[in-house]
Amino acid sequence: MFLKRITLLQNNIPSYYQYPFSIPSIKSMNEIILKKNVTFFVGENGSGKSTLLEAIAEKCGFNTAGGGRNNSYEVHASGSSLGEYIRLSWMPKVTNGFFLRAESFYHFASHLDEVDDTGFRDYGGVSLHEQSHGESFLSLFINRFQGEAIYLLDEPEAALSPQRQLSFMRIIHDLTQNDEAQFIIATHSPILLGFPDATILSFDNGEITEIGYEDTDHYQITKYFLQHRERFLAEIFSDEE
Ligand SMILES: Nc1ncnc2c1ncn2[C@@H]1O[C@H](COP(=O)(O)OP(=O)(O)OP(=O)(O)O)[C@@H](O)[C@H]1O
Repeated sequence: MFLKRITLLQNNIPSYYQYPFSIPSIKSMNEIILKKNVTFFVGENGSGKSTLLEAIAEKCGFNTAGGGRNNSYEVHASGSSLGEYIRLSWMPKVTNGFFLRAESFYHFASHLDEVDDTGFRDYGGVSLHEQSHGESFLSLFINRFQGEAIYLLDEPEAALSPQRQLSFMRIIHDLTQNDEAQFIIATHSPILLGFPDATILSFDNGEITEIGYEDTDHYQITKYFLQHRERFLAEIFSDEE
């Protein structure tokens, strides 16, 4: 493990009425202690997961549009609004790693096409544009992820089939086994969240708190849906309030 603590520098906050401090989970944040090699951020859409992940990426020196330290290209020009208001505490510090944003991965692939002169050595030997969305994600994970590093991933499941999500879990397992890698992953996937011995941080109810796997909405709603699909759908489609 490398990143141990994320602290919000509350004294510097200009206004609690403007983004990103208007987001309840961010407004109430004090410090987050990271205890495991794998930490998940979960919560409803708009609860602040990406905002915090992007701020961490900025403080790590990664391109906030996606990539590592050496991937300099412009897509998401605004940068992180929260980055300058958090402090990261490391033991020891790592500078190697990657920030994956599913939504801007296309631009990252284009950037690589422009700058790569290694025959896409770190990406499976083929331009990411010539691989399917899911294949290119997995190529990145298999080939580019190595050594001591921190990986910040925003909804990596977006392109992955359930089977590939399991393959991805195997990669996380292998990379974290010798304490060489740390992952912070914002996800809605009930499969990924089942990764053993991970911390799950919920951004719901206006605060960031640890939550058990079986207590997440993702687990409970998926389980209920799979077990009672017809009744569940009948309830949702019914006209009655
Ligand atoms: N650049 C911005 N300016 C103003 N508000 C923003 C900006 N980016 C995000 N927001 C708002 O901040 C809130 C948190 O957004 P964020 O993307 O962090 O949520 P999230 O938990 O990652 O959601 P999702 O699960 O949908 O990805 C949302 O209400 C969003 O509309």
